Amino acid sequence: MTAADLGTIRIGTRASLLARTQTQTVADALTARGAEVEIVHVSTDGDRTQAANTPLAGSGVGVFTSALRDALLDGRIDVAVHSYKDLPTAGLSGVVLAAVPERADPRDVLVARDQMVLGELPPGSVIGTGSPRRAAQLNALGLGLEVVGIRGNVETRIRKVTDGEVDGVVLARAGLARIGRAGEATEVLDPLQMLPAPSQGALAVECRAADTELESFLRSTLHDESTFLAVTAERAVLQELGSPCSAPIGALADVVEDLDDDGRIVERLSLRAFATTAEGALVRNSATGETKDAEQIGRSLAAELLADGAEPRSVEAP
Ligand SMILES: NCc1[nH]cc(CCC(=O)O)c1CC(=O)O
Repeated sequence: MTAADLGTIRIGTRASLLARTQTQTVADALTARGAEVEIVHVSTDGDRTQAANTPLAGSGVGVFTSALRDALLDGRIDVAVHSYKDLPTAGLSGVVLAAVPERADPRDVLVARDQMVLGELPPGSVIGTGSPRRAAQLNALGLGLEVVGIRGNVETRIRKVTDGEVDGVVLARAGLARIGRAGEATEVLDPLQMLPAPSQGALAVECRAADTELESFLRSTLHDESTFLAVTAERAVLQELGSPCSAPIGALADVVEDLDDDGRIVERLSLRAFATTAEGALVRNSATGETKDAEQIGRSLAAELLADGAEPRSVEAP
């Protein structure tokens, strides 16, 4: 079987610039392997409510991803490309994760007025973010920053800085890079200060479970195993804590080369994560282990966070 035998592969994307560019990257990779692709725009509740000036927290799990999954299940598209961090941890019957491409820089960045870095912002500076994870970590820095809820797509959020509505915003570097604006970041935030969301910077490529030939084609063309192992550990933390992707939880894993007792090079997985107590204080922890145990490493780390006082959350529900 060759790629051409798969017919035209319809790839669904949300309408935002960010979504369209990341979908195009996937489409280009498939085309380069001889596939015929068509890009189909699917509008989502998450896009329709972008205009509302309310923070993202509480807007429901999977608002950005469920419309794409619906389009996949009812046959309007064959492949869905999601920002992995926007996908709920629970799987969906009839849909498989076919590939996780190599991820972009997972870190968050600051885009602030007057080229400032966090440490230069005077106390009382207003930082806009709709993310409880970013808010919790900004508050924990003790810089006297005032965190306010904002939302909107990446371009809208940057404009709030340019317009002087806020002194700065915190965004995912991968999102900025995908729309060609990574250069507008005034500081790349060290994960010691700002742990990214589990699976930030990674994409999830889904297809129908029944399309097994398409699934193998997507995997062989797009999948990156090290990225997959890292995000598996990160998302296991989220799942074990029973949290939606909007929760104040950060996790970042790396697959690193290490030497075993006989001096042979082995790959190991190193994971760090934080959650918050009921009072809003940060609880951090880290762990390392064998890459094959990625999911277990994430689960155990979540258990340690709970033992250290992290607030357990209700099971994912809309
Ligand atoms: N929550 C919105 C969202 N979903 C995915 C990205 C881009 C980064 C990524 O793909 O992980 C962003 C923007 C942001 O967080 O600044």
